[in-house]
Amino acid sequence: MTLLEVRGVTKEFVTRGEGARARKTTFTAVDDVSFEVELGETLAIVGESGSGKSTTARIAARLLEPTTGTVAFDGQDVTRATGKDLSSFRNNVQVVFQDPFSSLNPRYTVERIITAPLSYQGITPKAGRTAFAQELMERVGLNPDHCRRYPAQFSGGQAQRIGIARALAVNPKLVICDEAVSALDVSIQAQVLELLMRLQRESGFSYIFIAHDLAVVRQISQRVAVMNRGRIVELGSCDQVFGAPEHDYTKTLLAAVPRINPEWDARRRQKAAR
Ligand SMILES: Nc1ncnc2c1ncn2[C@@H]1O[C@H](COP(=O)(O)OP(=O)(O)OP(=O)(O)O)[C@@H](O)[C@H]1O
Repeated sequence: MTLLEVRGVTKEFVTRGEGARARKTTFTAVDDVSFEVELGETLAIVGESGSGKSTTARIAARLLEPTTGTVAFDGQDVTRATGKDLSSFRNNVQVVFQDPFSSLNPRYTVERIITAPLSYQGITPKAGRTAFAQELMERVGLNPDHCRRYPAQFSGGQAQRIGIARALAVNPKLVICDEAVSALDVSIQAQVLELLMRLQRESGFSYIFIAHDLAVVRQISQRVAVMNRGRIVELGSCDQVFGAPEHDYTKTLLAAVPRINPEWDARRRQKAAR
């Protein structure tokens, strides 16, 4: 079943150079991008810096409106949704960002951070906020007794788990991970990836997973879209795209990553599936 459908999306940014007489210029960051995300799958978006991955993700999450094109969720066009339709969409689509600390309010306790999405909706959890936050903390592998602590009292990997718990609070159908593990040490990265995969097995939601580390992408996703200069140049199963890339840009991208060793990668995937 198709959960998210992005059709012909283009995003233009108007920028102005320095000085009073500077001319406005239009820059196309995302150019006629189309893709679908099926329920329960992970679609990765890869590409070099500036290729338009984050802009695409922000449009998919309706944090940004496209210049042209449409975004549909569960069969409903949400491109220009407002009010209740937009807030219901925002419950269903959550985003986990790269830098956990900058996306967590340093002045709030973890309990408040995790339950904030519910507060915005005016929902009070039946068991109470503390029990709700503690349950989510346990689910993401954090000590529930630490729910009155502040973000600065956690490590980077733990802080990213808090970001994930906050995303899960509203029971989303799609979680967009925008370089969500990129800032973490390799061993912590592996643990957070395991967590993301376990949560998906338990809850059956979908991911859009943006990353520049192709080994990570191969481990977590079933399909991958390759972006270059705002366009999707190749989209297919990971086996197809990584095993027999068709586009020259994908070949260049893969050639730049000596870390993808097929045997090592197969072992990692087997381990992850256990
Ligand atoms: N608000 C904005 N105004 C002007 N230009 C923007 C804006 N947001 C993004 N861009 C430009 O759009 C292009 C695509 O940016 P985007 O962040 O989507 O790329 P990305 O592939 O996610 O890159 P990275 O991997 O570095 O995050 C870049 O050239 C960026 O400078």
